[in-house]
Amino acid sequence: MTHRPRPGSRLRRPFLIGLTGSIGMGKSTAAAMFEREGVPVFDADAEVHRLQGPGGALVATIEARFPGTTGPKGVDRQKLGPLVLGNTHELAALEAIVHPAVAKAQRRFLMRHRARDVVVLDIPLLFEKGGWRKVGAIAVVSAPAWMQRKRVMRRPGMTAAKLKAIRRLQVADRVKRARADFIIETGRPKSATHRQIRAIASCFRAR
Ligand SMILES: CC(C)(COP(=O)(O)OP(=O)(O)OC[C@H]1O[C@@H](n2cnc3c(N)ncnc32)[C@H](O)[C@@H]1O)[C@@H](O)C(=O)NCCC(=O)NCCS
Ligand SMILES: Nc1ncnc2c1ncn2[C@@H]1O[C@H](COP(=O)(O)OP(=O)(O)OP(=O)(O)O)[C@@H](O)[C@H]1O
Repeated sequence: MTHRPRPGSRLRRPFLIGLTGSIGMGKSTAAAMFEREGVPVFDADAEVHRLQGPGGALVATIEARFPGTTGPKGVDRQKLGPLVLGNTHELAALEAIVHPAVAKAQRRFLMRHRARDVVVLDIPLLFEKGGWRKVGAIAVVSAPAWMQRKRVMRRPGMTAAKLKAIRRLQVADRVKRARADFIIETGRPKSATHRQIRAIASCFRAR
């Protein structure tokens, strides 16, 4: 497999693969597979969990803007989620608190791995927030919609209404597929997905 970087994207070290996909499509699972192939992964969602978790740097700021949504374990997502998912204004206020801190952590990650050939940035909102412009290649995880729904509805606290609100916030899967440099198919056995990821990783190693 070969890959020609998109016109305008700089050939630099490390080469940045942006990994994205809609809810439940398999980003975290794919990210773990890249790590198993020796490719460092920046996990934006994990960083949000750290910042919002026990003793997290953003807990106090979130409590000040969204009173009653935090406790000893940090942010209580079951309380914060319903206030922001489906409410554009409130979500924008939360994003204004969270996204700059995630961007800072991402810069630290890139500094730490500056000598590597390739790294993966696992960013759920890569298309929605413009991060796609900064990466050399875009990998989209994707599975049939019925499978996505089945996976997501198994999660504790998930409801049809919550899933609908989240899907409305996200660029549609068919649009993501159309804009991808690589589509990582996750509607198949994990071993097949892993083989595909191994091929992608090897194509960027030692460029
Ligand atoms: C709203 C919150 C509290 C809901 O938490 P909860 O644990 O219930 O859901 P979870 O984080 O697993 O998200 C569920 C789905 O919604 C998506 N989602 C989360 N935030 C956003 C957002 N700002 N815009 C679009 N989709 C979003 C996620 O990518 C995921 O697919 C939480 O997602 C949050 O703090 N979001 C703001 C930070 C953010 O933008 N995170 C996503 C990118 S790093
Ligand atoms: N071939 C496959 N590739 C990836 N995931 C798979 C595959 N087959 C089954 N799955 C399952 O699908 C689910 C995907 O969940 P995962 O947490 O990776 O998705 P996500 O895109 O990170 O979700 P979110 O957007 O909510 O953070 C997991 O339970 C995983 O085990």
